[in-house]
Amino acid sequence: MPVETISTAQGAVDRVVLMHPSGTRCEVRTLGATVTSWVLGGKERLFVSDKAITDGSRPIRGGIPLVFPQFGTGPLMPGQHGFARKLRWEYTGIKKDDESEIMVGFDLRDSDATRASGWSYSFRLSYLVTLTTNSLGTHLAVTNTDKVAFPFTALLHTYFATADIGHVAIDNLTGLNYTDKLLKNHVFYEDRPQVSFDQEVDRIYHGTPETLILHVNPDETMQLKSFGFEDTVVWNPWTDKAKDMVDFGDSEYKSMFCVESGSVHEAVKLPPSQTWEAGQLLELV
Ligand SMILES: O=P(O)(O)OC[C@H]1O[C@@H](O)[C@H](O)[C@@H](O)[C@@H]1O
Repeated sequence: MPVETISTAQGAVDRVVLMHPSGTRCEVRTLGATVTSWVLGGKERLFVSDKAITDGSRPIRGGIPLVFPQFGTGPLMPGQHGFARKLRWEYTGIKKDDESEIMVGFDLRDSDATRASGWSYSFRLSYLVTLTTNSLGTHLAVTNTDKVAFPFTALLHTYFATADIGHVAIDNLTGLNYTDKLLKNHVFYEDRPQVSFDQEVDRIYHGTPETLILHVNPDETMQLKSFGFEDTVVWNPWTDKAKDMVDFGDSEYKSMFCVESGSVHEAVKLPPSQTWEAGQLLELV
């Protein structure tokens, strides 16, 4: 079978493993619908911390956690990055299985927990994860099942694995404005030809183009194509922040970086009965 499910002791689906005939593989935890592994060419492409906690007591540190309905600590609800990454999603099964791709789905609907969060609307999130020979696709649909319009921000918090952060460079952010979260949220202009990392970075690039090129390792380039998302967050905690995080090793900042497709700079306002869609496609080029 190209898709295997692994259950918790209580019988709930815990993990879904997609195996493509080409040998590529990915794994999704129902906790947060977090993609926690993507193996391509025999190599893990996503970073998950050795200290990641996966028992549901906190979001998983690594992979692709899904941020909804609040990016960061914003005005829409208390806490950081919303509730979607902390809740167990429903696995809705195999949506496609042919020679070219395997697709599985996950759903999250409003519940007592979400209504008590401070963001109390009725909603449905549908998330599709698609694996092909050389790509990983993640597609989010947000449906407003409430009687009133609701605001939200959303983001795919992708952690990429690298052998050396010193070699990482990102193309196609040049000429954009960005909010620097480390400099009191002031807005700056990116004039560097490539974005690289030699200190803590926490920035929201506004109005990013459809395709970003990530030089992950000297001999490995990843293309990140997104649709429906307005912004891209670039993050690396570097030394001091790494030490502050209980679920992250002190030196792990050297082997990861986050490039996060999202609509976060301005909240989306979704009218009742409407669906908003966005996604990304990661492809090794
Ligand atoms: O520790 P968390 O909640 O997973 O957040 C990690 C980082 O996520 C990034 O998206 C934010 O821009 C950072 O400010 C934040 O530190």
